[in-house]
Amino acid sequence: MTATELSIDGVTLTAGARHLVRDVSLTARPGETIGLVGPNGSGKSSLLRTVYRVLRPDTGRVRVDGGDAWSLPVRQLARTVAAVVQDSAADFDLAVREVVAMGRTPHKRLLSGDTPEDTGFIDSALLAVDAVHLADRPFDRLSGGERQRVLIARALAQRPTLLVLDEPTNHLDIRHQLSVLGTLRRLPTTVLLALHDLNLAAYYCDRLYVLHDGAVTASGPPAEVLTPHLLAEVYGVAAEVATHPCTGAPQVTFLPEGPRV
Ligand SMILES: Nc1ncnc2c1ncn2[C@@H]1O[C@H](COP(=O)(O)OP(=O)(O)OP(=O)(O)O)[C@@H](O)[C@H]1O
Repeated sequence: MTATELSIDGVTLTAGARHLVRDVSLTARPGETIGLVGPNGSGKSSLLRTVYRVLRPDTGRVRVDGGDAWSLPVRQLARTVAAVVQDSAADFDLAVREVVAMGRTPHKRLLSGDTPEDTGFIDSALLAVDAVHLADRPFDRLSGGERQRVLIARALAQRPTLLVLDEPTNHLDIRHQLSVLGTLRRLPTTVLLALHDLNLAAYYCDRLYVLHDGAVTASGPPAEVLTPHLLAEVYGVAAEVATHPCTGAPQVTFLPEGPRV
């Protein structure tokens, strides 16, 4: 598995008269983990959709390894990019292992069975998200967090060179948030993910892009981006930012308004 270079150049996306994404440029070098952060409605999911080819940009380009993502044959795109989307329709009448095996589809010929290599990738994806014990369970009877882990396993089994994830830690308990983000971080794959938790983003991402009202307001290494000034401007909250003595990562402490009653 190699890693893809992603380049988003001047992407604008509108829905009617509404601008969802405004002239956004972003690069992810091969193997980087890039975090997209920003308030609700700031355009994170919309921007990710232009990468995994659900929303076509009105202007600008999305390039993977130099080629226009929107011109790639579907099968080639599916071998390159895997996506884990928010609250995806999850009514598969399948066992967990079959859902994860769907990740191998772009690599197979029509109706061909699983090769030993496919089986190995499926097993290691299940292991990576702590879902081996769920393999034979019906997917539609899992809890929200279990489903989310299985959908991440499906994306891992796809062995993409670019992994795009929209809030992958949604529904996960803290142990699984840490282990999933640790797994993503260790992959040789390029990873672009939207996250709300700024402390997790600071720890696990090489660089962050902050979206506000559809546009990038700051980008760079977490320690440069996550400042009290930026957090006040973008989120409208007071915060202190320190360097954590154990992890060395920036640690944000929010200062709620008014007295605690
Ligand atoms: N198809 C659409 N038509 C019109 N407006 C849309 C459409 N999709 C999204 N929006 C609006 O675009 C804005 C950006 O939405 P988006 O889902 O990209 O934000 P987000 O940063 O991912 O938000 P959240 O953190 O809440 O998930 C929001 O105001 C949303 O209501």
